[in-house]
Amino acid sequence: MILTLDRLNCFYGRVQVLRDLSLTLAPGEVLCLLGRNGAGKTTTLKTVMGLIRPRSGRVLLGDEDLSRLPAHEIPRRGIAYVPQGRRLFAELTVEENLTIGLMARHRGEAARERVLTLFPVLKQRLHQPAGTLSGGEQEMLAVARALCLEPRVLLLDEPTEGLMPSMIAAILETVRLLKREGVATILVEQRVGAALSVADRVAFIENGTVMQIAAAASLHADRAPIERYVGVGLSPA
Ligand SMILES: Nc1ncnc2c1ncn2[C@@H]1O[C@H](COP(=O)(O)OP(=O)(O)OP(=O)(O)O)[C@@H](O)[C@H]1O
Repeated sequence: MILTLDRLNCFYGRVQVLRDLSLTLAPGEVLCLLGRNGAGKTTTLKTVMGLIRPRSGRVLLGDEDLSRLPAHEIPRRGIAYVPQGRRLFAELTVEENLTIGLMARHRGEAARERVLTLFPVLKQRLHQPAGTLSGGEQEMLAVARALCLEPRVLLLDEPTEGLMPSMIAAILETVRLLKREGVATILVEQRVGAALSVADRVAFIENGTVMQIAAAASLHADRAPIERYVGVGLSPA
């Protein structure tokens, strides 16, 4: 396993948000986290990144325990995180945002060129402030900045939120391409259809616990876990 979350218990103050949450991620695997609002999906990603300290439990990258490392060491180990809402530097240009991504792990020009090949739209906009990009372009830039780390593991928190269908398709295609290169991804996604189109496995989270893990392929035929843990009324696309 490239990443192992082992019985994580996390709290915000006195409120417990993750309860014995365990997950594994294989190299090149796409694991999607599905669950209702507030289930603990974002908290799970933040815990992997060291932004929230588990009260008990461990996060292992291969055999190495990450739970004791300072947060800034975690991207250096090859785990990249694209938070919900993208968190770009709006005043800085596309190029400057990418440079910040490169600095996090001392990657050079070659990494930047590779990333720009994946996202040609950014190449045409290198000198444009990030805040003036369209929503889809901003998401591309956020993913591109994360990929400057040349990560082994990528954590994406609702990357398709608010995007038009063509941009959603482009983001999902990037996840598939990275998978072919061996990058393992944990994807938090509200769009069930999008999740099933890229995921190998789906973990259903409720109340901070993994309730069920299913092969994505099996969920096309048996939607009961989706109805149970995600509910109806969410976007099927
Ligand atoms: N900084 C915080 N302080 C206190 N409680 C928090 C904090 N951040 C999140 N929570 C609570 O922890 C629970 C889990 O939140 P989390 O963001 O992990 O859920 P989520 O599954 O990602 O939800 P969503 O789909 O709405 O993003 C929620 O009840 C939320 O209100």
